[in-house]
Amino acid sequence: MRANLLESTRFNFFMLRIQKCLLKEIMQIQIENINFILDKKLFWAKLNRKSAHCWGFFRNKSLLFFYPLKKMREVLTIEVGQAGIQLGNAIWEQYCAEHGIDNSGKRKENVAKMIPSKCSFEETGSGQFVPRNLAVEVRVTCILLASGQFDLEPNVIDVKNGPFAAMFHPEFLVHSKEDAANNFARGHYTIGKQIIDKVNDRLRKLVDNCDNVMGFVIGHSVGGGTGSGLGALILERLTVDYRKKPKLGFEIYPSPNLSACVVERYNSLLATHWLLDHTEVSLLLDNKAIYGICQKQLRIAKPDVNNLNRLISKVISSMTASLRFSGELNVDLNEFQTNLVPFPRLHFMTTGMSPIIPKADTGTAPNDVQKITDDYFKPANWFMKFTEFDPAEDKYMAISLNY
Ligand SMILES: Nc1nc2c(ncn2[C@@H]2O[C@H](COP(=O)(O)OP(=O)(O)OP(=O)(O)O)[C@@H](O)[C@H]2O)c(=O)[nH]1
Repeated sequence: MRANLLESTRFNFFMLRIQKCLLKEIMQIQIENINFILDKKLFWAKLNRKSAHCWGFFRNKSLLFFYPLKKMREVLTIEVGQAGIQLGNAIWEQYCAEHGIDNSGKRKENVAKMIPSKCSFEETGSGQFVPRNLAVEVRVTCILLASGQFDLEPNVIDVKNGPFAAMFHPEFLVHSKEDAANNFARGHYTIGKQIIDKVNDRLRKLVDNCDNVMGFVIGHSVGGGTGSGLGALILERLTVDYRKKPKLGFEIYPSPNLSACVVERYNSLLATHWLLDHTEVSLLLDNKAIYGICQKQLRIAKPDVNNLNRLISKVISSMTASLRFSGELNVDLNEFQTNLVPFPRLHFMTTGMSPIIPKADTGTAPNDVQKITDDYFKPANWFMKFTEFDPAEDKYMAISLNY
């Protein structure tokens, strides 16, 4: 007997009372893609859908055992605007290196042990791994890399000529003909409104290709018109269409070192207002702080966006590592919210990384766990600058350390 218990029920706990007549054979019950084999002597069982925990009694009063056969939870990545797409490129480059996938999406030889995760990649019949990614950009040339990327300007979306071009499905690189001209309102109400249906359609296709979507990771800048305006619009639609799926946002905040555009701070303010309601967890990435890390710690005299994106991609990769690799420790997207967010609107996180050392020093720098942990708590290693932060006096509300 196979019962599909779908999301229709509103209860976290529900009782399965199994009649004697149904217990002739071993039963397989599928709950959100977790299969439980129940012994035929089972008397009753109680299942917690949230933690996929199950307990109960056999008729001889021994405790029920269960084991999950399959647990596939996919994470979809969405990149919006030029910054989002460039960041996406860095992320997929990082993921490919970690999973042993080459530029064309094929598994590299001699790295057989690194099994590409179906959480982030979809395996096609020909053995190619296609990122579960959508890129949206208004300028076409920006669409260089990611699946699930959106931008509005045609010249930015050049994913088709980028090094990872063969890996992405062109259908999931969405663009329009003109850009948002660094204007939130234009990205949100004018250009955004024109392509949002297309974006929704592609998103629906991405979701349909998954067994069970765990949530969304969205990368965008809040300074540009597309990243802020269209990004907010997409987040709003995700909230409406996929209400229970968590959305993890990586929001790039503008820095005067990288951009002299005066309206970026207004765009950021407007976008942040949308983020209050439409992301479950937002990781704030301050370009100025990351720029400082590159200069002071990596000794790069004039860092460019690639240096910044590479650092950010490592943070994102470490947050999704436990989803992409099997192991004892499993943190799903919901857990970031459960453990770190005390109140729904209070979900803006600071992130950081350690050790951050120049390539030349990798052999000589100490890298024991204590040192790495201590370094992490130094504000110099954070991707956000707090002008009056005092490490001794100020308090943290919640901390999550991923090693
Ligand atoms: N970290 C990082 N920041 C970037 C990158 N590209 C642009 N930015 C920053 O993002 C802001 C500009 O946003 P963009 O993403 O270029 O603009 P957009 O979202 O495409 O919007 P429009 O150009 O108005 O259509 C500026 O503050 C840039 O400094 C990048 O690759 N990495």
